[in-house]
Amino acid sequence: MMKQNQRKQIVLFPFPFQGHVTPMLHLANQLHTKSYSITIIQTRFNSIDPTRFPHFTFHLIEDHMPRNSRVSSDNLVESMSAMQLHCQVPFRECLGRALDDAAAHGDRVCCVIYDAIWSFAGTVADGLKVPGIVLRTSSVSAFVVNDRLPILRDKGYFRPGVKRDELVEELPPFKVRDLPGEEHHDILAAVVKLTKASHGVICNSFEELEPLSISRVREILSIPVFPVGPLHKHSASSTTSIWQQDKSSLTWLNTQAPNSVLYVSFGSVAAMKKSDFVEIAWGLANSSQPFLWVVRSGLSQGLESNDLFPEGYLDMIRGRGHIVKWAPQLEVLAHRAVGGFLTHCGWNSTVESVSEGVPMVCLPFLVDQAMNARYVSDVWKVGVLIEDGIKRDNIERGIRKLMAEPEGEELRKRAKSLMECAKKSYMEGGSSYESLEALSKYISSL
Ligand SMILES: O=c1ccn([C@@H]2O[C@H](COP(=O)(O)OP(=O)(O)O[C@H]3O[C@H](CO)[C@@H](O)[C@H](O)[C@H]3O)[C@@H](O)[C@H]2O)c(=O)[nH]1
Repeated sequence: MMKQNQRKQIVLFPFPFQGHVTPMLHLANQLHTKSYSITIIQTRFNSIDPTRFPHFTFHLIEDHMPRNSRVSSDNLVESMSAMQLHCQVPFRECLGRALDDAAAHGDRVCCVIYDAIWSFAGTVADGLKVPGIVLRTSSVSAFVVNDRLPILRDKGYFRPGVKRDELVEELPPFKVRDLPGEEHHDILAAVVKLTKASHGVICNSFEELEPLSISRVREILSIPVFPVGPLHKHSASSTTSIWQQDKSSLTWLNTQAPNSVLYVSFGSVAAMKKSDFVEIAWGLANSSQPFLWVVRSGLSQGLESNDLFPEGYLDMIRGRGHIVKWAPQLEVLAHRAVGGFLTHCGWNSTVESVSEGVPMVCLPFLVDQAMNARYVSDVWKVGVLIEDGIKRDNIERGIRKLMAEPEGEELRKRAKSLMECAKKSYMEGGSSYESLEALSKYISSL
């Protein structure tokens, strides 16, 4: 029962990877506009500077990650396991204190919203008698696949010798090659278990983007499902970037012709062999297309960018290629000079590109990325998927298809129409707008 003047609070617990922190903070901003006070529990590792969000209360918990460490696909599973191990007790203590504090001020904590990766979060929330809601930062379609992984395993889809180009009959349009690798199955099973046991799931997607998967998930789960994406579009918000964004990206884009530049980024986790990096570098150079490329530290074998480029490469591309360590991606994708995005298809990058009507060349690396890429190329048809290996000729061909040939025009048109569809969903009366309203009411009723 709500008392007069009692403030309604929500505690949020992001997983400390960029692709997970970003949607959680955008969601927090949204819920703040619905009159909830917001408390964020964050790990010391990859923590966001609280002064960027003066309207939130922040608590820091210790995670025992080595100082200045960086997570990449080379150490992903180990880093995730270490964080699960080290953060459970500090999270329980911190959440307990936040609940006591709220009670002491006569406030009510309506729920705790946690990332689907925090496998212990549901048990902690149950133990402290506060309802837990999951934020799904990846696609709904990938959740449907994750739920079916045990069945797909039994059917032999992961046995040696299975043709990678074979269609997964139970889950079209996915091919065997799109399914997540077995090294990630335990984590994904824990995600499904946590989600099923929660009081609701919030998805950074919208009804019109994944209609079949969203209705399937509603059949699979007996909890409310709130597709409220694209989350970053509901509000212009303080930056959610963990690392400093190089603004020279924008001044350089200002000097380029409309729709001429290919933006290249592989997100915050994907890592590649140096030989693959070199093939991508030559593919970009040989495409004759202007490009803006994010080469973050550790993108390949822990090396700094200057140690990665072939000799003479940087001089050769000077003027046509601009290289930064981390870009203001949302502003880059919205820039009129950007005509395409060579991407790993992390879900945030995919949704951000869709929201700006930018067609994609897809080069997926791990977990959900190949499934997102399959949707980009085969379902929404707003991109070209490179499936025949990281070789300079394939990269060049993919880029030319997107940026130069008549096929590129078709992709661009469809990307613009998907962008309009996204816009409708988050504008007043649209599906995501309404879903956010429903979420706010639901939280209040818990
Ligand atoms: O120079 C850059 C590059 C990226 N970004 C931002 O960083 C985020 C990256 O997120 P995403 O595209 O999802 O990639 P990852 O960081 O790799 O995301 C992880 O988390 C995602 C959500 O669960 C998964 O879909 C991915 O597979 C997983 O690698 C996006 O919001 C970008 O706007 C920047 O601000 N500057």
